[in-house]
Amino acid sequence: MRPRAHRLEMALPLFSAQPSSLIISRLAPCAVRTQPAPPPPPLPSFPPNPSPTTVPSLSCALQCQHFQSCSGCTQEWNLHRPIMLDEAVDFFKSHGVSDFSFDSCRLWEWRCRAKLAVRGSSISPLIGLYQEGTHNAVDIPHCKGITELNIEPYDEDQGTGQLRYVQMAVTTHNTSIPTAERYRNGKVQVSLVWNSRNENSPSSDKLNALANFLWRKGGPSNNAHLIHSVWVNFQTSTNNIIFGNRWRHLLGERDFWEHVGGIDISLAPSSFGQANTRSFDSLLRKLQKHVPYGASVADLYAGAGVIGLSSVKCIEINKESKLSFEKTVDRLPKSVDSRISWHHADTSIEPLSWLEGSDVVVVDPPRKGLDPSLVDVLRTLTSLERKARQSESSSIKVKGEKRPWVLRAKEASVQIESKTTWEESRSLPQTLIYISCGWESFKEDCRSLLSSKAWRLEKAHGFNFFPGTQRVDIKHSQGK
Ligand SMILES: C[S@@+](CC[C@H](N)C(=O)[O-])C[C@H]1O[C@@H](n2cnc3c(N)ncnc32)[C@H](O)[C@@H]1O
Repeated sequence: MRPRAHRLEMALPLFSAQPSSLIISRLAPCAVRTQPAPPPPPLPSFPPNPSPTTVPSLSCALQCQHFQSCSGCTQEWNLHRPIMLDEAVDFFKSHGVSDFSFDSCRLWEWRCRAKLAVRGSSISPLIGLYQEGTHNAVDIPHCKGITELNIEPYDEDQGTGQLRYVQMAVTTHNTSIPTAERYRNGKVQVSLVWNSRNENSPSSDKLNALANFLWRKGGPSNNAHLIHSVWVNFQTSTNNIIFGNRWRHLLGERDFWEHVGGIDISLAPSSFGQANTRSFDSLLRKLQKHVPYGASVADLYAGAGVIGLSSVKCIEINKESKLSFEKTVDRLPKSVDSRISWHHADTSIEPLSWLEGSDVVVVDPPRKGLDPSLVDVLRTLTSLERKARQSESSSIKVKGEKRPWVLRAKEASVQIESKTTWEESRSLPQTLIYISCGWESFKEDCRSLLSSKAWRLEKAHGFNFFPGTQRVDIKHSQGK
């Protein structure tokens, strides 16, 4: 029998030419400004120029005073047209997709999330990104609180000091002001990564003093109310991992809400969050059009289930995202009638068990791309289907209640039952939607899937998630 090719709808996003292991790379510092900016000029539509070597246009220039010194951005001109765009166009063309589309998205003040290293000394603190290939922080903002309160920045060599990193996440979801003004009036959830085991350490007084300082300067009693909340994460490990396991809410609102893809989503500081809320909203709205009503969806690498909420099973390795998922589900409109579950699990372990019973699989892996075990299963889906048809005892024919995710439901998972009785699907996915933030790893995964002949590429869309950097989001699809 001729093997069937599956659809591969790849919603592939940004890639980074220079990934950084610790800090969000390619930060455009102008994007975290909270000052109102001049209205952006209208964006040209893609493709505005046939060649990347166009005369620089001021209307799409970065216009950032930190460009020379900060490692965040690498592209100063033509932000609407990232340098790698031509390569993406060629790549998809060579794989049969000639109508690749690209969304320029918002070019300035788009960043809603940043993790900055704190180094230097209490007299002269440095807060910023690491220099390319080093652990030397390049200063972006100044923090008076550190000098006034004599807080010691972290010293990586000695393992001493108190403040290691600052994560800032902006919520733009303030319904008391008009939609057009919400982005520039965002409020910041500040997370201080503190070099102690817990709040009982001797340095806790300084931690509280810093939190109170921030709250006094940017909290609700201030004219410029910029700060949504202050959290602390305790981290004493000497490895490269930014966050430890212990989080405490110190000041402000506990819940952090954003509105994307048509729903309110809750995001704890410990959960993965997208840096560009607007572009992510565009991506989700595009993605929703590719998921048929009533389809069973497996959302692998799901985070707090932001994508999977319109679908069914979310699989995520970070258990901290569970609470955010539950809160988001509580806020879903009553009219939303879906069966949704969130599972704390590692996608790389028995990946087939998560795919069984789904019509569509959405993957949104970290920059390193898909786990090899998942790629292997996706490559062999056609033969697995064939075997399943031949064998009554095949694993995809097990009764619903024996399905792996039902059995695993007892392990740290969340189940939301639907009012409608959906027909139990016994299929393996026919459509794969791949959202990528790593261009190089995506190309490798894509080539590997296509060479198996189990998949064909159908569509590809790009989203400018990180203007000023060499990252682009692309969306593809494959069909039978
Ligand atoms: C790029 S984020 C996407 C999150 C989510 N889709 C969103 O947009 O908010 C990748 C997520 O994959 C999770 N992850 C990484 N490795 C994983 C694995 N082996 N199994 C399950 N989840 C994993 C990370 O914790 C992170 O939340």
